Amino acid sequence: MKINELIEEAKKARGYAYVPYSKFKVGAALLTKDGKVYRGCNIENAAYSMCNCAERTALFKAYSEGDKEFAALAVIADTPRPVPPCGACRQVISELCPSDMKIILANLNGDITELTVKELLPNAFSAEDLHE
Ligand SMILES: O=c1ccn([C@H]2C[C@H](O)[C@@H](CO)O2)c(=O)[nH]1
Ligand SMILES: [Zn+2]
Repeated sequence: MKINELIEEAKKARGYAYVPYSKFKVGAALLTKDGKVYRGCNIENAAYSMCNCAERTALFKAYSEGDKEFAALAVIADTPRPVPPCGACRQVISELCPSDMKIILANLNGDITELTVKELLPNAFSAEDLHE
C-alpha cells in the first residue's frame, strides 16, 4: 500500500472522531505486515482525562484482534504542520511497534513528515529498563 493511500485511510477515520470538547478531529491508519489496515479516531469524554487519541485507538483495535505485526502508521489532523502525536501515544507506539517502523504524519494541506518510531521517541523507557 502506498503512503498516500494510508493517509486517505487515516482521513476517513478522522471523519468518525468524537470530539465535542476539543472539536479537534484526528484520524490514524495502522498498516499490518500482511496488508490489513486498522483505522482509529480520537474519542473524547466529559471526564477529559478519559479521552483516547486516534493513534492508540488504531493500535488497540489491532492488538485486540490478535494483529501485532505492523508496517506503518499514518496520522492526520487539521494542523499547520503535520500533526505531532502526544507523549502518551509516542510511548505506546514505541512499546507496540518496531523501532524502525515508518510513522507518517500529515495535515489537510498535504504536508507530510515521515520518521521512524525511534525518531518519534528517542531514548524511550522500555521493558529493557525494568529489573536488572
Ligand atoms: O496526535 C494526536 C494529538 C491529539 N489527539 C487528540 C486528543 C484530544 O481528543 C484532541 C485534542 O488534544 O486531539 C489525537 O488523537 N492525536
Ligand atoms: Zn496521543
